[in-house]
Amino acid sequence: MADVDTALPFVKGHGTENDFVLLPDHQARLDLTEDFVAALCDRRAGIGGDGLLRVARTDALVIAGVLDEIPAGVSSSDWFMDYRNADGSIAEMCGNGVRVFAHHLVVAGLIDRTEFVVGSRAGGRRVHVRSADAADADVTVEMGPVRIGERSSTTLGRQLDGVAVDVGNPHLACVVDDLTVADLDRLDFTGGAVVDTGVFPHGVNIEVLTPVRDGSVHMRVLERGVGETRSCGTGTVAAAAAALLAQTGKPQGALDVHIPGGTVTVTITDDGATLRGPSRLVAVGTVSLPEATGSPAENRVHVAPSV
Ligand SMILES: N[C@@H](CCC[C@H](N)C(=O)O)C(=O)O
Repeated sequence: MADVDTALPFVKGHGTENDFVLLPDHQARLDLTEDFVAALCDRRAGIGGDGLLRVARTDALVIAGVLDEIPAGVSSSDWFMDYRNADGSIAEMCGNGVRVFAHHLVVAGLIDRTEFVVGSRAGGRRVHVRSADAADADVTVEMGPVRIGERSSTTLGRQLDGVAVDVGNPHLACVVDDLTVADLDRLDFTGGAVVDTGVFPHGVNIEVLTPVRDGSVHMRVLERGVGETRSCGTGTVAAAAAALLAQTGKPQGALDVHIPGGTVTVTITDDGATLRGPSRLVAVGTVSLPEATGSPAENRVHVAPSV
């Protein structure tokens, strides 16, 4: 494990205001304990973020024992997005994170192409960085298969029925008939949600959304391991699949998904889904955490705008 007494470089970025601490740790020397990640993601005592993206080589993560094996579609030399939620838990995939991750790779000169594979625990994800400067990028991600599961329900602001959707990570997407955008805004997420742990033994991300109107839906999300966030990329894909299924009987088509942090475009075919949306890099800096587990009261964070 690296000596975390020394200052660690970091980058802060977001995709439709789903925000991340990017930690370049190319040789996977850091021990990302749950406490350490939670301290960095703490919005008052740390840098703050909905999640953390370790930037590492796939083969280094295998050698370090972080990955037991290389996921399908990933090569040992690919850059791997080692994703952690704000509470320190591991998740398989992050659709907004992968756009920010790809943007960082290009801006930092870690890759000299605009189309490449990013590794994730859900498998390799091909990205196309359509445009990028130091601050902003427009990125399309091939999100892989979208698997519709069984119907289930939850209590989130009210009793809701939805459908399980696997996008590499688990979702319960609840399309609510007649829900207006104003109704959606008024839903109270502060009480959290009860879900069927028989259907979702590893927890679940929950999306609440309007039916399709004018080629788009409006959505809010309660993320596993985080709480309510202003966007969730895998959640927008799950939501689009559920909305298209409700509208046409098939989970295929294209939709704009409006979330509190912006808008993304989801396209789903028999071959899988694509997600197109923005990335913004907002700051670079260094952070010192005196102990491996992190000690929020003693954090030293030095940041500067990235542009
Ligand atoms: N915000 C992400 C999803 C992050 C992981 C999720 N909270 C989980 O635990 O599955 C996205 O943009 O997809």
